[in-house]
Amino acid sequence: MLLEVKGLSKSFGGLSAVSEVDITIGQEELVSIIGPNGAGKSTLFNLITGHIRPDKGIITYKGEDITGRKPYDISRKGIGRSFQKLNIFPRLTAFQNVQSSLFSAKKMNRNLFSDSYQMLGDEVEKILQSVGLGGQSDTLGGLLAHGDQKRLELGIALALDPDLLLLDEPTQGMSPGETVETTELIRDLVRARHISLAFVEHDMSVVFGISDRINVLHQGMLIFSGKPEEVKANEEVQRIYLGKGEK
Ligand SMILES: Nc1ncnc2c1ncn2[C@@H]1O[C@H](COP(=O)(O)OP(=O)(O)OP(=O)(O)O)[C@@H](O)[C@H]1O
Repeated sequence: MLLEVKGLSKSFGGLSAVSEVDITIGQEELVSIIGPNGAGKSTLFNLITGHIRPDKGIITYKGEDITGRKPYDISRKGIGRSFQKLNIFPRLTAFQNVQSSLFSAKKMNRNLFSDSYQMLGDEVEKILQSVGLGGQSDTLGGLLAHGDQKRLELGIALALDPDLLLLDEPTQGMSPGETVETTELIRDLVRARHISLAFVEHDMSVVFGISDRINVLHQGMLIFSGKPEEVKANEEVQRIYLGKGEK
């Protein structure tokens, strides 16, 4: 297993946001996390990436216990992520956004280099191309269209060369057409790089379209984990989440 989460729990005050969750992600597996608003999906990601410390439980990555490690330490170990809220530098160009991420991945400091502007240029351009932003190098992050900003975020995460990518609502706010395009882009990128993906998503066409396995969270608990067809056939999931029967 690439990632193994066991008995993970986190409460905020009296609220149990994530409760005794067990999740595994295998090599080159595409796994989705679904569940109603407030189910604990983002908290689960924040626990895995070290942005929140768990109250209980163990997170093992490549056989190493990473529970309670700091976010930069975890990202250096190969877990990259994007956030629900956009996390780009709006006043830097698309090129500079990806370049900064590459500098950070390679532990380089741009101030040390007088000609830093073009440093790693080929690598940056390759990443921008791969996320469909080949022609947008010089556009300021803040001026890109929303869908392009989400794709830039993907590029920033890929610059860290992760083995496991966590994406929180990668198609949020996109039109149906853009959603299909971005979903296929993500699937192709993950397959081509032979990496693993875990993503939180509300759009069921995306979830059923690219997941090898779907994990269903409800009130902080993992209530089901299975292949798309198994999730579709599960009555409890249907009732709680997919909107069939009682609410
Ligand atoms: N920092 C925090 N302090 C207090 N409560 C929090 C905090 N973060 C999350 N919560 C609460 O924990 C619960 C789980 O939240 P979380 O954001 O993980 O859910 P989610 O499944 O990602 O929801 P959504 O689909 O709306 O993004 C919610 O009730 C939320 O209000």
